[in-house]
Amino acid sequence: MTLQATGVRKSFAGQEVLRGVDLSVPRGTVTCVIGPSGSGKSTFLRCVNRLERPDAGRILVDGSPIGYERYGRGLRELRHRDLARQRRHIGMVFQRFHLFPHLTALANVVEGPLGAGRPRAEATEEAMALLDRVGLAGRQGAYPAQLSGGQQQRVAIARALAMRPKLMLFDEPTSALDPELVGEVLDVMRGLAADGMTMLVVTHELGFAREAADEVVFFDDGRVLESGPPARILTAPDHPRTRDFVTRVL
Ligand SMILES: Nc1ncnc2c1ncn2[C@@H]1O[C@H](COP(=O)(O)OP(=O)(O)OP(=O)(O)O)[C@@H](O)[C@H]1O
Repeated sequence: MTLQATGVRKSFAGQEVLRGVDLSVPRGTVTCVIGPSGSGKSTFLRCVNRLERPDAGRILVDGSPIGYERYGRGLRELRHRDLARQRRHIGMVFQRFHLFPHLTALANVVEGPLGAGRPRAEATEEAMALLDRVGLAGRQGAYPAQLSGGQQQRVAIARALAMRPKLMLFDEPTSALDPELVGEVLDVMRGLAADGMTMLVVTHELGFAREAADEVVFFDDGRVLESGPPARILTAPDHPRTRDFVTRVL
């Protein structure tokens, strides 16, 4: 199991946003998280890579507890700098692309590996191969402002992959894109899934979920209301709230 979360809880100013989330993603599989706005999907993703600190619960990535290190027989909470090191194993792609505007596509992709101490020649060669993989061969010298939203998002995916993550998190990666650019980003994600990347994807693209997901998880009011194979959750869910949501989005 690459990701195993149990009993994850999080409140903001007394408002409980996650009410005990249990969710697992087996290695080499894709889980899509769907659900209404405000149901806690982004907050859960942010807990997985510790951009948020859960109030309770446990999150393991490849068996290691996120936010903690082993200390003697117990666990000790990681400090900020050590958290960054742990986070390298988890790639995250956001709704907004978060590229450095003053850096070229190539420089955006190599920045992480160089910061992690990888030799420049090796990091550059790998970054070029990743830009090729996301369909941007030849655009390595372009700055973000010279790229379309779909191209920028594909650079953001290459940048996350450059850290050789064990797990990729996607938080509505296509929802800021013009409709005609959505397909090119989903195609790259389908390719990653086909190559066996372990992925947790928050999305409203139910077509993508149907084709690419091994499991679909429906979030409602800070909980997993139901989960299962896309064929069942998207066509014949058990719960009326899931049925309402799916009907509305389709
Ligand atoms: N840092 C924060 N401080 C205060 N409240 C927050 C914070 N982050 C999220 N929330 C609140 O938590 C709730 C859940 O938000 P979250 O973004 O996780 O939902 P979501 O299911 O991803 O929604 P959407 O589909 O609209 O992105 C919302 O009510 C939101 O306002």
